[in-house]
Amino acid sequence: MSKKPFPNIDLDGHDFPPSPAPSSPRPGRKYALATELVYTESNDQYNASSMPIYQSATFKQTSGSGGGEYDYTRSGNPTRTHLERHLAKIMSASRALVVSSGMGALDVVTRLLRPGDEVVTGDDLYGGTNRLLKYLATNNGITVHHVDTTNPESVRAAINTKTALVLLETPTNPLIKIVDIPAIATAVHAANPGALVVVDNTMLSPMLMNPLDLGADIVYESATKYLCGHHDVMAGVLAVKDETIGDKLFFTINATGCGLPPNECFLLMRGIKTLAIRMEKQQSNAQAVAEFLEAHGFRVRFPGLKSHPQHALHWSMARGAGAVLSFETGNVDVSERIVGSTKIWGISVSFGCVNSLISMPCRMSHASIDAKTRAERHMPEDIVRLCVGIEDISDLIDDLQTALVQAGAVRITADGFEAWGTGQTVAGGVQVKTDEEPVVDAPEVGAGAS
Ligand SMILES: Cc1ncc(COP(=O)(O)O)c(C=O)c1O
Ligand SMILES: N[C@@H](CCSC[C@H](N)C(=O)O)C(=O)O
Repeated sequence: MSKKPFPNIDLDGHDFPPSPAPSSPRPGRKYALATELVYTESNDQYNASSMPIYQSATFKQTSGSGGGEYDYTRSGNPTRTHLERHLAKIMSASRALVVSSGMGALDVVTRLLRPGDEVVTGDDLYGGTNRLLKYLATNNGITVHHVDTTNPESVRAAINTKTALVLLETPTNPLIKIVDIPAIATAVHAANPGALVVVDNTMLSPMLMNPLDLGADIVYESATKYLCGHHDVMAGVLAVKDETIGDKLFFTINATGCGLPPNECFLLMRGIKTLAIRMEKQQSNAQAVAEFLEAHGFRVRFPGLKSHPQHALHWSMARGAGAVLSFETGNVDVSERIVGSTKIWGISVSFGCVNSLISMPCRMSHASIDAKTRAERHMPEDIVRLCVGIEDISDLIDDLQTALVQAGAVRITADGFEAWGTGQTVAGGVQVKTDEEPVVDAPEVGAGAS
């Protein structure tokens, strides 16, 4: 039997480096997530409290036949392994892997597909996800079925022997629809045991939901959002319970070279330590903003509101509502004026940042979905998305209220102000009265705001 060269290095690229569940203050005891997020042991040679950045492309070996734990950063790097082990712990996974972006993570997942395979996914999806799936359908012989994933029966009806992946987002981006992961996972696995249920958990993060515990086979997310939290890193995370799937995902990462570089790993690790406290503040701010808008007559989509049609389903899976909400004005021009009038709310794509952001998904994050498809999928063109940060809540509401008034999105009443279309709900949003001129000069704000 020939002796394997480089015995500690997996030349086939399957199981190196491993990322089993890592450090815990007392192994075997389950701590609250807020504790696990900040607790890490690095086994660093100098006992550094923060895992150092191993900014090295190569690692010297002890002999010509290898002997080192690492050889080349594309294949593995101590800073990356440390982060992956930490993520495996907080994502309830046996293995986690980090790559260069959220789309990079989805790309790694879709490399499991072969020509002729089918994907079943939602009809409300992040624009970039839709774009990658469309590319695969156009160029790689993959059939993609977009169905209403809020109805598990629609998903089940689309499953057949060719189904390789079922890709879910919940809450969906940007319509904030909720998808029943356990019901769908059970139905998919019963109909086709070979099909993998993949969940994009970007909107909630491991702080609020662990899709692997709800029946998903693979969870991925854009770590650019909540995990990082400061909009200074692009990163993607993948996590699995089944190590065979983990090996396949790692193979692609090593083979294609999309593993997250050490500097980014360091920044992401630092961001993760404050996830609990950021998320807590962002959620309470989001709840207050959602209630403010709803109280003034806007149609608001947010799972923290009792009026959300799938409120109970969301809370059966998640530990919080998140901090992304959307609302409609009934008029694209009015929505554009609101977006253009805010000062604290930055006009920007993305979410999960400590800063509050405002955007028009149809013009920005979801512009890559063509207008005809957006219309077929009932995406209101006037929809405004708010991604709530950690600022003072009175300042956030005051800035939004000023923008609503300046944009002419509300009319002044004896008691304060209300959306023009209060009570006049039509398909796709709130009807704005067109027979009255919108208010364009901003009256003094503050009085009457709730
Ligand atoms: C739900 C969702 N998934 C995935 C992505 C892709 O992540 P990234 O921008 O890090 O590639 C995004 C946003 O970009 C997103 O909103
Ligand atoms: N120009 C980018 C748009 C990124 S959108 C980022 C984020 N997912 C969001 O929903 O805001 C692109 O073409 O991908």
